[in-house]
Amino acid sequence: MWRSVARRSSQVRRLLSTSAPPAGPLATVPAPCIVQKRGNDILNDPWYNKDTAFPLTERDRLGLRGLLPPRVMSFEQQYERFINSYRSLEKNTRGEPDSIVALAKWRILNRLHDRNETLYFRVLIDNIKDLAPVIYTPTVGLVCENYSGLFRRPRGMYFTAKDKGEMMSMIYNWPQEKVDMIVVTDGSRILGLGDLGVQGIGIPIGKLDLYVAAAGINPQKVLPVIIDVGTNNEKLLEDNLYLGLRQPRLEGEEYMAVVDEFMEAVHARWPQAVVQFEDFQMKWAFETLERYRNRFCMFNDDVQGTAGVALAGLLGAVRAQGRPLHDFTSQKIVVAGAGSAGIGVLSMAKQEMSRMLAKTGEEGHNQFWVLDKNGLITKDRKDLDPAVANFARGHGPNEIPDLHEGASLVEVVRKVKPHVLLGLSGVGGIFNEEVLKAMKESDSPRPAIFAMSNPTTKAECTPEDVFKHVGENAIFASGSPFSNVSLGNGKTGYANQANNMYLFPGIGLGALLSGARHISDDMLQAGAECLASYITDDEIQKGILFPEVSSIRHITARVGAAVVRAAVAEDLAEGCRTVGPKELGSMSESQTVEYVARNMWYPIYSPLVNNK
Ligand SMILES: NC(=O)C1=CN([C@@H]2O[C@H](COP(=O)(O)OP(=O)(O)OC[C@H]3O[C@@H](n4cnc5c(N)ncnc54)[C@H](O)[C@@H]3O)[C@@H](O)[C@H]2O)C=CC1
Ligand SMILES: CC(=O)C(=O)O
Ligand SMILES: [Mg+2]
Repeated sequence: MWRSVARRSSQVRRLLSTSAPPAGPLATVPAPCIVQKRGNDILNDPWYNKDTAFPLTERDRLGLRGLLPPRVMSFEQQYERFINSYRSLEKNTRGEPDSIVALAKWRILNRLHDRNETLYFRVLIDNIKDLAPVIYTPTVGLVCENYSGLFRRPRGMYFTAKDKGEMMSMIYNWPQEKVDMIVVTDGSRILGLGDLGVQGIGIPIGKLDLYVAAAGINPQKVLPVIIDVGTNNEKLLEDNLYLGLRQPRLEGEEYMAVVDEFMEAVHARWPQAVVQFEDFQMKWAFETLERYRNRFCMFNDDVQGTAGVALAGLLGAVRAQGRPLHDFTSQKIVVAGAGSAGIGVLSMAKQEMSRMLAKTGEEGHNQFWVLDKNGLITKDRKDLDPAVANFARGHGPNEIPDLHEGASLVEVVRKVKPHVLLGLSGVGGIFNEEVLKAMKESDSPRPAIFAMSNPTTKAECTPEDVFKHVGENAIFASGSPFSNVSLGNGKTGYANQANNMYLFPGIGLGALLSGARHISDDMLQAGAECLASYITDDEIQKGILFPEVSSIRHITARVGAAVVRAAVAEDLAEGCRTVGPKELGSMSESQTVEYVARNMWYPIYSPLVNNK
């Protein structure tokens, strides 16, 4: 399936430079928007509110005369005013502790989000590289940890264990007629921060902000959801301010019944909506994925989105060694973390190796060494989860002698000399000096270190440590953003961001615009393939594995198109709005990209017309 990444890279570049339209506004005069409200109700609705930018005619039409200062400002003036206050906040908080600065930035953005969505999303789209770390990882982690104290207004929907039997009617409390994209968590494994109960709602909110900014999903049609089945976090249960259910988490069938009811309710009201499962603890991540993936249009971002991004990075690491892609089948990969993300990555990488080997008829070996909190996982381990057992090391002739059950990370790295060391452990700093120095002896001329755990405090190592201890040839990627490292002599050590944000917006958008009945492995594979082919050979040689975050809207348009085409190829596409499956099937690659880009929402003020 990977055909020639080099050939596909040039195809994608051609699309970018010629036929593909920019992923932005296509019409200069926006269509009018019918609004049922008047006066203060409009000013208090962040979707319609334009603050001081209401023109005089609209102020008359909508009963706003006298409710605003007389000066009419343009959108550009409002934008500049906000950016100036954001920059002054940065200046005024210089030298303050990082967490104070991060929360101050989040607050000013959140206030704008609550007041004026159009301006908020334009600011976000134009400044995504600077602002993604505020609305997403790492700051979103801090926001979740402090959610109950920071709470001012609700956002999204809160379903709880106490709502059993009510969800089918509750779902109609959501004020918007149409919902396209839902991100849901049960708060049980928020980033690498553990069980945060109801406070985990910050994650669906952050992910959906990215859906709007990167995939152009209309913000009126997104729905962040928390399913609160209690928490096992003692600190939260004892906290007087805690806003969630003060009870231990439901388990077993009781738990499943709540999630089932939620899924049925969503499907009854919005059968076309795509549902993204996010930050569920491993057992529920796998169980819900198996249970729902053929019944609903859903996916698990931590298992499937992460796997695609990691696979794109792993293939980039092969290219960086100057090796043909087929050499992926002989790469030795050590993974620290056998949870939902680690096992997701291993499964997709194994599938990819099998596909490559099937083409040449060669026989493959287990190329993976997986560790969890108890060290190396072997077949001697008791009570292994079946998903993990697939990757346990055995005792055959291809095994490295002396690598015993529970061996430490440094021991494994020393003996295996892996091409890639990948962390999805949720434990900060475990790729310490000893481990990184052992990676210097890697069998790869470009040892790759992926410290993918979030937020920043949980990253397995920093890029500084990697370039210092492994050497300048190393390749580094992390889940949360780090700055590039100056290596002296004008050289740069690139700090790539290997985060599922490069894929999930395109997976959701592609599923939506194809009207896919469900999300298949081939659709996910196509998205990952598209991401991998985005980077040129020159970039790869420099150690750049992932595109700049600032180009995320372009990337998402292409990933989305790849997902649409895969859905069509598998006959899963039922079409979207006026575009039927036949029409989707007759589109060329560039026409599909155009179709996707054309359907991306872009924030501009629409003329408002009142019909009351
Ligand atoms: N960069 C990205 O796009 C993504 C990053 N992640 C991050 O990955 C981390 C793990 O997520 P999940 O797999 O869902 O969590 P999980 O809780 O399901 O799994 C964590 C795994 O790490 C293992 N572990 C703990 N301490 C360890 C140690 N010292 N050495 C080796 N393994 C150890 C645990 O035994 C467990 O197998 C989180 O920090 C999360 O933020 C998750 C999804 C996407
Ligand atoms: C990025 C992400 O999905 C996580 O850390 O869980
Ligand atoms: Mg996640």
